[in-house]
Amino acid sequence: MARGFYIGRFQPYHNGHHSMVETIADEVDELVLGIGSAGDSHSQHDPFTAGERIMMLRKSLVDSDLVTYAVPIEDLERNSVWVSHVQSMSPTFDVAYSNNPLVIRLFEEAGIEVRQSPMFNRDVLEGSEVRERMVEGGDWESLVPDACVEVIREIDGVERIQMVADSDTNGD
Ligand SMILES: Nc1ncnc2c1ncn2[C@@H]1O[C@H](COP(=O)(O)OP(=O)(O)OP(=O)(O)O)[C@@H](O)[C@H]1O
Ligand SMILES: NC(=O)c1ccc[n+]([C@@H]2O[C@H](COP(=O)(O)O)[C@@H](O)[C@H]2O)c1
Repeated sequence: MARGFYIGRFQPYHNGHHSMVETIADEVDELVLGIGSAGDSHSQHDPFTAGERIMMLRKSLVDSDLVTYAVPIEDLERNSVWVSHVQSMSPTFDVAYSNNPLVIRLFEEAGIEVRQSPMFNRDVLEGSEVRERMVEGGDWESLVPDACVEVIREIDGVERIQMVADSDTNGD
């Protein structure tokens, strides 16, 4: 039995993440989904709460055979202890999945195997592109799983990101 760990901010969970999970499902029996920057929400860069992102993931993966666990992971000031922090919050795992260079480096320095995946249709399957389309009233729905569209509608997510984008100094 192999268990993987895949961390992302999932702001929001989009079809690139979904394709990555489908690829990972061929390699492990169970997958921990780390909801990164869990304390961040209500900004243009990080509009959705950890709980909302858990709903997006759970509902998008409801038909998958993969056993998944969503675990919120808050950011820390110190990168040097971040892997220990992750391990303290997560079920144990055998392999980490990421395409983020810092995340890869931190796991490898801690002696944890990291696997990368191909980038799927990255010209549009990128969180910042989805958020930009939400702010500008473009077609964001085609970039995320249908179940995720429903969650974002249920929480009035587009109205929220448009509102915070107006007052957000961080932006994207
Ligand atoms: N289109 C994609 N194909 C494969 N992996 C992806 C894709 N988009 C993101 N990832 C990977 O998923 C992980 C989590 O990514 P993240 O949640 O930051 O999404 P993002 O699309 O890169 O978001 P943002 O634009 O908000 O920074 C990272 O390892 C990232 O490289
Ligand atoms: N020191 C830290 O808190 C630390 C270090 C590395 C990654 N992270 C987090 O892990 C997540 C990585 O996800 P992305 O690949 O989506 O950027 C982000 O939420 C990032 O903030 C946090």
